[in-house]
Amino acid sequence: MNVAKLTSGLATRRCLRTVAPARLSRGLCTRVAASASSSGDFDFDLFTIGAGSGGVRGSRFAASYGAKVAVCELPFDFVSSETRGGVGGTCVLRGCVPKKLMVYAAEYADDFRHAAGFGWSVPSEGLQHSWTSFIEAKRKELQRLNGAYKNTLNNAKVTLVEGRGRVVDPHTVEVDGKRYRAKNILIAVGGRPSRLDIPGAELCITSDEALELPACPRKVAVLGGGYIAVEFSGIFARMGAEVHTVFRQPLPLRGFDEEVRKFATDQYVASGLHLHPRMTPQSVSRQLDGRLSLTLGHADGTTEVLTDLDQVLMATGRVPNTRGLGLAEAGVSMGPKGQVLVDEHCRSSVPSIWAVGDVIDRIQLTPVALMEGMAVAKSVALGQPTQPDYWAVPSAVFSNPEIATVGYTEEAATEKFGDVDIYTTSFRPMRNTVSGSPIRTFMKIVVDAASQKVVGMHMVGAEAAEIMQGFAVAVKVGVTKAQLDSVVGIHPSAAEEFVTMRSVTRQVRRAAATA
Ligand SMILES: Cc1cc2nc3c(=O)[nH]c(=O)nc-3n(C[C@H](O)[C@H](O)[C@H](O)COP(=O)(O)OP(=O)(O)OC[C@H]3O[C@@H](n4cnc5c(N)ncnc54)[C@H](O)[C@@H]3O)c2cc1C
Repeated sequence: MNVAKLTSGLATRRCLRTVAPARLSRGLCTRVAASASSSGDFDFDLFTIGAGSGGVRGSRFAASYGAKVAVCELPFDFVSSETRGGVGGTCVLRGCVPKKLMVYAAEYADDFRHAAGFGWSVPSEGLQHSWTSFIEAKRKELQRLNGAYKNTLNNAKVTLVEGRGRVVDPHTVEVDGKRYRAKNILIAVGGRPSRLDIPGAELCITSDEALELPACPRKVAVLGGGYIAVEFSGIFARMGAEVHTVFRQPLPLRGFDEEVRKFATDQYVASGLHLHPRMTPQSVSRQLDGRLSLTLGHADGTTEVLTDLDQVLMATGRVPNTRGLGLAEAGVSMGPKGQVLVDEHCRSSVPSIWAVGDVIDRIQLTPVALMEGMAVAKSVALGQPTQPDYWAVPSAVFSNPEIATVGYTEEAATEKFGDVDIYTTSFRPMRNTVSGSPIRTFMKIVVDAASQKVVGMHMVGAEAAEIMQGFAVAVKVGVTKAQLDSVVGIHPSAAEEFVTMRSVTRQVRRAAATA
């Protein structure tokens, strides 16, 4: 969009077309009135608290649209748990990026092991891995990214204020004692790991520390059944650790397609994980030799103790970083978890305060935070009220094997559409036939029977994330099963199975489901 050509009149008309008068009176078209200049009462058109995925995206695009923008962020520190901030945020410094680097490190271990099937032999002195040089290389890359993100803000002419921000009133942010007046405030403070409230919780690590361990644990318990838990389980197992994954549900990955959960669970077991379903962590204690023991409880009242653990990783969820932020005092409605409640435009109950990313607790993924940040930038700086579009958000779990998904699960599709056609296939990938790896691949297509549109696609297997990104485009634009079938496959690949599944595996019909 050519911002120079965007007259305030045009912006006003756009707002009037899409927003009810009551909302306008709350000042939704702030850009029209305010963002051309921050003169008058305001230092900035937009002040963002938190320079993670959503905050950086919202700030730099608002600035590129002509708004005067500042963002505050805590200093970057690998170690101290109180000040682990850093421009780039969780994804870049304590989430997606360092985690994926660890997944890569772990994959080499598998590759070396499986190369024998293809004729490779391991040198007689054996394979060695230097955990410290890997952690050092990872740190260097994170420092580089932290610098790159700062440059991005700088190039976009966004003022970076280092320090902890706090909302004083609907138009004032205080950072380490200094106050800034802003027409709009964007809350993009993300979340942090939550810990179970059990005796010995302080002996456990979270994902933050798991990314920075001085050595790879030889035996580790991972508490939780979410994607972060299964990802770290896979990393440590492939690096040679004995891994015990403990979760309360019968299967891990609640919210994923049931068939995918079952299939993935079988592969996790085949890959060597020790799974402890339906178990509740009760306590952690330190043994005389310094290692840890973990007591688990069954629903029937019996207990089980895992001993000699080097680490216990709590991957038991995340909570929004809103403690002490002054939001409730400023009149912002908050949810029970401490999340900021926002409308369809990511606007809070206080018209000048917006919120994006993990702090609103919708879909906790980086690309979603980016989309929300972009929407707020447009709403605030262009006067174009913009809603993030949550349909067909693809996602991946970088476990062993990978999982990727887009659209509805079979269960959700059945509930929404009533009648659905399911196509599935499962096979041993070509590489594993020779390598000897027992890991299998599973692929699934969910089709709305009435429209024949593909409304969900799921995969468990190598490169699932890379494969699913392309198919997500098709699902998003409403591809039909016949259109998918008309595509010629790339051979030999696993991905081609998505365009060659011709026979329906089962037809789920509303009547049968409700009978
Ligand atoms: C281990 C792990 C793995 C993940 N893997 C993936 C993945 O593979 N793919 C994916 O899409 N997502 C992944 N995520 C999720 C992803 O990291 C988040 O969804 C994303 O970072 C959210 O962005 P955000 O802008 O909401 O918050 P964040 O990126 O968390 O940024 C918030 C920023 O605000 C700062 N801040 C907090 N309070 C204040 C304050 N008072 N003043 C100033 N600054 C403050 C913080 O220091 C932080 O830098 C992962 C998360 C974790 C923990």
